[in-house]
Amino acid sequence: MASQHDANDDDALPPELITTFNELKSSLLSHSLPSTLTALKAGAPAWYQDPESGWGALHYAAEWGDEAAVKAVLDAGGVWNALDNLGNTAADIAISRNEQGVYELIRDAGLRSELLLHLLAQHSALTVADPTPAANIDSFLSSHLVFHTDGDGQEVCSVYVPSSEEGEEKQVEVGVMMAWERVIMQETVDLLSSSLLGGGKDLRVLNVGFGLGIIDTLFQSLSPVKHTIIEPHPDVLAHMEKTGWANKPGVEIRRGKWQDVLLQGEGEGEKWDIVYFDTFSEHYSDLRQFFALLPKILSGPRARFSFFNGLGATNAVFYDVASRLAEIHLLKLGLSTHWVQVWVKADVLEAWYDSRQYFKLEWYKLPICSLRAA
Ligand SMILES: C[S@@+](CC[C@H](N)C(=O)[O-])C[C@H]1O[C@@H](n2cnc3c(N)ncnc32)[C@H](O)[C@@H]1O
Repeated sequence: MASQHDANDDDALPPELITTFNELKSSLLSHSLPSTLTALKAGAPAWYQDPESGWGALHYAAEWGDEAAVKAVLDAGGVWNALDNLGNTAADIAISRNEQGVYELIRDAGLRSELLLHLLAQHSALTVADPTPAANIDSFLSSHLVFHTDGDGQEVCSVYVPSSEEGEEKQVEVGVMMAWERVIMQETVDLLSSSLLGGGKDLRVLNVGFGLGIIDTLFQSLSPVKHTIIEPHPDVLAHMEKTGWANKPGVEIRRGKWQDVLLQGEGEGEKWDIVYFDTFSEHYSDLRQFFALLPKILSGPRARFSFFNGLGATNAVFYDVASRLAEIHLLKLGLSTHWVQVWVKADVLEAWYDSRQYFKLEWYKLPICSLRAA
C-alpha cells in the first residue's frame, strides 16, 4: 500500500496557505487545541506535508498525542497514510509513542476510507498501478520463472521485473515464493486441519497457487482423498510435472487461473473442506472476488478457509487496515475470521538475499475463516 496522497507533488502551494500551515504546525507543536481549531477553521491545509521532514499536520498531532487534535486534523482532510521522508505514517508515530487511542483513530479513518473506495470501486491504496510481472497477471504469466537456491541457501521461485529504483534502470528479483514462509504455511495447515473432527476422514482440499509446493506438501501429509491444485503459470506447471505432482495421491491439477477454473461453470457444485488461497501479482479486488465464491465452495460450517495475508505488509498500520478490511468483507459474506499472530521476525530478517522485500513486519496475521452457522 503506497502513500495515497503525495501532497507536495501538486503545484507549489500559494504563500498564504504555507503561512496558515505554519500556524497550524506551531499550534500543534505548542499543544494548543483552541489555536489548532482556529487554524483549521481558517483553512490551513491539513493534508500538506512539510518538504523538509515530510510531516503533515497529522504527524504533529500524533506526536502530541491529543485525540481531539488528531480527530480535528482528520476531519479537516489530514491524510491517514501519508508517509514522511523516513517512510513513517502518523499512525507509526503514534505507535512509537505508545498512543493507542490516537493510533486507533488514524487506523479507523484509514479503514473508513478504504471501505468507501471499495464501495465506489475506485482506485484505492490497496491497488498498485504497476504493469510489471509483480503486479500484472498477464505480464506475470508470460514471464520466465527461476527456481533456485539463493545466496543464503534458501529455496526461492523468482521473477525478474524492470525497475528504476535509485534512478537506475535495472532488473530486480522478486520472490514469487520463498522458503522463509514455511513457518507460516506450517501454522496455517495445523490450524486449518485442527478444526476437522474425526481426523479429516475423506478430506477434500483446494489450494490456489502452487509456488514452491510448500503448502501442498503439508496438505499431502493429511492424506486428502481429493487434493485440487489450481495453477496457471507454465513454468510452475512444468516444475510440478518434473517433481511428480500429477501422480501424488488424490492430486488433481487444474491448469489455469482460478478465475477460469472456478468461474467457468465446469466443476459447478464442487465443494472442499479446506480452501487456501495464495496467488501472485493479483490485487485486493481479486482476493475479494475470490471471497465471494466461498459460501458456494466451502463444504459447510466445519470447513475452513485461509489466505496468504501479505497486503500492506511493509507497514504496520497499512497491514492492520488491510486485515480489518478483509475481515469486514468476509463478514458481509457470512464468514467469521479468527486471527492468529505468528512470530516471523527471525525468518523475515534473513530472507532477502537479492530479492525485493515484500514483508517487513515482525508478526504475521494468520486468518482462519469459517462459515457462520445460519
Ligand atoms: C506465492 S505462490 C504460492 C506459494 C504456495 N503457497 C507455497 O506454499 O509454495 C503463488 C502462486 O500462485 C500462482 N498464481 C498466480 N495467479 C494465479 C491465479 N490467478 N490463479 C491461480 N494461481 C495463480 C503463481 O503462478 C504461483 O505459483
